[in-house]
Amino acid sequence: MGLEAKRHMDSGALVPDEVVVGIVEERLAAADCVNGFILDGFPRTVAQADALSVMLRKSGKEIEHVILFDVDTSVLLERIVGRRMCRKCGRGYHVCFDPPLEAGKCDECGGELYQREDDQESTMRKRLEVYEAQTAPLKAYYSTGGLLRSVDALGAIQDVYGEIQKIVGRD
Ligand SMILES: Nc1ncnc2c1ncn2[C@@H]1O[C@H](COP(=O)(O)OP(=O)(O)O)[C@@H](O)[C@H]1O
Ligand SMILES: [Zn+2]
Repeated sequence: MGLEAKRHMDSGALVPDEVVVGIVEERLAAADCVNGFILDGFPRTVAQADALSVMLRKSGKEIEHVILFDVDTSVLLERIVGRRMCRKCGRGYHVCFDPPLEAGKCDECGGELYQREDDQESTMRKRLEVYEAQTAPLKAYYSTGGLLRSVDALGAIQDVYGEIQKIVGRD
């Protein structure tokens, strides 16, 4: 990933639309997307949503579901601020909800666990502001087409998973 993109991410800002759109477009052209795909964290701005719609039209595909994971800000902060990642294999942990067997060390590979720059509390608050200003408008954008579905994401992982299965019809 480009250093420029990392700079935006570390500060809690969004990476410029044209950079993200280019990455997504290239990825969706891969063979494993022929029968469908899930996008997580994209689109995040109205401009990205418009670009996605153009991409899909070109390839004769369409969006089936848009899922909003609904969580209180306080729970969101708790989940993000406690998140840790393994430097070696990338596995994610949470200091309270999914701790490693030995503090600071990955169960899978023994790698060192670290906190992402943008998971620090101050940066997280900036990400929430960016979400309200730039991403929240997508709720109206996708409600209009009747695509938006909301999942109560305060529950346990298994419950949230069950809700998603109901929506995508794979339960
Ligand atoms: N669609 C996007 N548009 C612009 N920037 C993005 C997009 N998706 C991710 N990013 C950048 O990556 C950062 C981390 O992504 P995020 O999805 O919040 O990570 P995670 O899902 O692991 O919490 C964002 O704060 C932003 O800088
Ligand atoms: Zn690891």
